[in-house]
Amino acid sequence: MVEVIVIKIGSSSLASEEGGLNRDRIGYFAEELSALIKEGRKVLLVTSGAVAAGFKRIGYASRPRLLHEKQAAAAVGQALLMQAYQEAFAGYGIGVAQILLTRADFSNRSRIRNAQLTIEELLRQNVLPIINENDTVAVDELKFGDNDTLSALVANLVKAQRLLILTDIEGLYTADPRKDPSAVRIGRVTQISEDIMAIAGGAGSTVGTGGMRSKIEAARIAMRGGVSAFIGQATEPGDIVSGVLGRGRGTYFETSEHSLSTKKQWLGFHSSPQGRITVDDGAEAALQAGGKSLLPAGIRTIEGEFHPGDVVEVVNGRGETVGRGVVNYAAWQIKAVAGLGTEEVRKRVEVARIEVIHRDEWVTLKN
Ligand SMILES: Nc1ncnc2c1ncn2[C@@H]1O[C@H](COP(=O)(O)OP(=O)(O)O)[C@@H](O)[C@H]1O
Ligand SMILES: N[C@@H](CCC(=O)OP(=O)(O)O)C(=O)O
Repeated sequence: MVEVIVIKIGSSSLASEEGGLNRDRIGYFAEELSALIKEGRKVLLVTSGAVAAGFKRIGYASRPRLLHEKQAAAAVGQALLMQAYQEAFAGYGIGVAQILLTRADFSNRSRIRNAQLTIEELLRQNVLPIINENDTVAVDELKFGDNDTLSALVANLVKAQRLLILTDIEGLYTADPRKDPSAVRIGRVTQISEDIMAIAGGAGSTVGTGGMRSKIEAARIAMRGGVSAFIGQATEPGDIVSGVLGRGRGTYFETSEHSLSTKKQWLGFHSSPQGRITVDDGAEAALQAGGKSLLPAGIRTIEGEFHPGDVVEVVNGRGETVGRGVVNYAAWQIKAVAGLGTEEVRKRVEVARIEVIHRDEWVTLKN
């Protein structure tokens, strides 16, 4: 089977603090990625750096903060970024293609399917897809902002074997090393617990945006979709190949999950829940272990006005998200039968299916 690898390069790895692209770094990444491609892997590049590349050229003194200024800087910088990649990869005989995506594209099944087909065709033709957020049209509240989440969604979409998130630090540390010199690196993570989330802080440089927190969230999305992730640094020849082979300078996030179908990816990461169902411990365990549907007996409370066919979020008694599913009941019907056994439910409401959420219409999001 051909190995599919998604590599995300952050602004901090491509640009200097004063803005502008670092051509040496682009040259380095081109050399490293070419080596991966020449060894027979399918590679996709998710790159940030448009704003960082463009703001100086446009005449701003520092990285802009206002949305319209960032968008203008990205519009200038994206062209510079692609030009730099095109030139660098041409030296290795590799053609490149630009793909710009927004969060809204992922929520729209036909648009994302088109993107998927385009990517597959580019890979068949041995062209390197270079992906960034479409900053010009992304509205503020829906923006990925950083590209960490985008890279995880892309990795799930193409069912990659590994996602490498490259940044200016050698992975996840017990605290932000820029603030706490005694912090030590964590080599391997198999579960993203609340403790792991708590130690990951914001961006360390003025060009980066997401910081470690958004990278960990991205690793969580990737792992849930069956993609192992790596967060780390690549500066020396061979570093990226080492990262792919499990010997990189960073943190590995290993998963034993199988890849999610496109339908379940949509359900888990792109649907908009219309309500919330709180379940008891027994129902939580049944849903989380997989293979079980949600029955009225395990439901404690509900919030929101939803209808059969809507997506709802399911939480446990501590308010933690367990997952999402498509409901077969209207909110008022669940209210009438929450906590009751199947026989009693049948007497009180008329529903097409007795399961409130069928296991085929469910995705677990909790570790
Ligand atoms: N626990 C942590 N371990 C490692 N880095 C951390 C941690 N918490 C916060 N950081 C910061 O996250 C930064 C990387 O994120 P960011 O600046 O957004 O990079 P990029 O532009 O590559 O996305 C690091 O430089 C570091 O200062
Ligand atoms: N789409 C934006 C990404 C912004 C950004 O800084 O992201 P990152 O460096 O991944 O935290 C750009 O290309 O500038």
